[in-house]
Amino acid sequence: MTTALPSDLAQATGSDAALRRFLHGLPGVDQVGAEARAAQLATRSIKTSAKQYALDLAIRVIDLTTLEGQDTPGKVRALCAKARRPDPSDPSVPQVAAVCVYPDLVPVAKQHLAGTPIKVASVATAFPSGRASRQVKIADTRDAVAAGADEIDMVIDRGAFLAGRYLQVFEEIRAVKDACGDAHLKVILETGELATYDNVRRASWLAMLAGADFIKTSTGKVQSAATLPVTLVMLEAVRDFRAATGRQVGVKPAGGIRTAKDAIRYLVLVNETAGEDWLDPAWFRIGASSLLNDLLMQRQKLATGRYAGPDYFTLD
Ligand SMILES: O=C[C@H](O)COP(=O)(O)O
Repeated sequence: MTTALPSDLAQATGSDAALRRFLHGLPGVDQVGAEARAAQLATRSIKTSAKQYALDLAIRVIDLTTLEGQDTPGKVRALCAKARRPDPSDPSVPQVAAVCVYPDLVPVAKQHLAGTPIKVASVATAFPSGRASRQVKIADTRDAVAAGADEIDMVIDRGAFLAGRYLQVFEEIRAVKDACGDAHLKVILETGELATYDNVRRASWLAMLAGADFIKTSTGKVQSAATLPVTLVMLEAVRDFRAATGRQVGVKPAGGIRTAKDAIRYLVLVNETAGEDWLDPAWFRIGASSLLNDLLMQRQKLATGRYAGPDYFTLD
């Protein structure tokens, strides 16, 4: 799909009406086609030689996440230890991309990841609902950045988006991006609440036009989280956005991804949709709280021919 960007981007994003014209002018998503394509790619089998690479890549792109009300500094410390050394018995296992926590736990993660390339990501902007004043969302973002977050995962205001108040969503993302300073901004669309693939495409473009470094599917707190067809639509959007603007934006499916088989399906989807430029932690992440152990088990099975069993690894 080629999307012609309006020649005067500032004008095209300057009002609700202009944004609506642009976003509703995007080609509609062929729902049946997107679902069939995602299902077809999900059946691709990976040969043994490529499987080790795929498992290691899946580990390298994980945002190892804990986002529970009952999170404690001890749990985050343990998660950081796991991020640094996923399998203490096997130093060849790569480290994950990032550890993702609530803002108040950023200092703990920062301290326990010091000296490593592992990023500290923090949700912000009244995650997961996004229901707060803009002032509060900006303060939330600034707090997390001041505490040392390298990456901010913000949620969009789905109520405003679904009511067609596109400019409000656009300006809010812009303001949060400003508050991020040097931290990278991931914009969570919460696709399970957007109702249609067309809305997923529109929200993806809106977030990218507003300055998102990454677009992310879900908070993990809403029933329908990451799916292959939704991620396909988002991967098409980043591919087309780069073709139109020259700027590359990353993609992060998150929520409900728990098995190595699923993770590899996402990697195949990335390769076949956006292309191999995206097969790197700089451009693709998987947000997951309970995926790493299955990747470690499958990796060990590949190396030794037998499973170590889930008790062998520390809890995700
Ligand atoms: O951003 C990441 C998600 O909250 C993780 O969801 P999950 O617990 O279903 O893996």
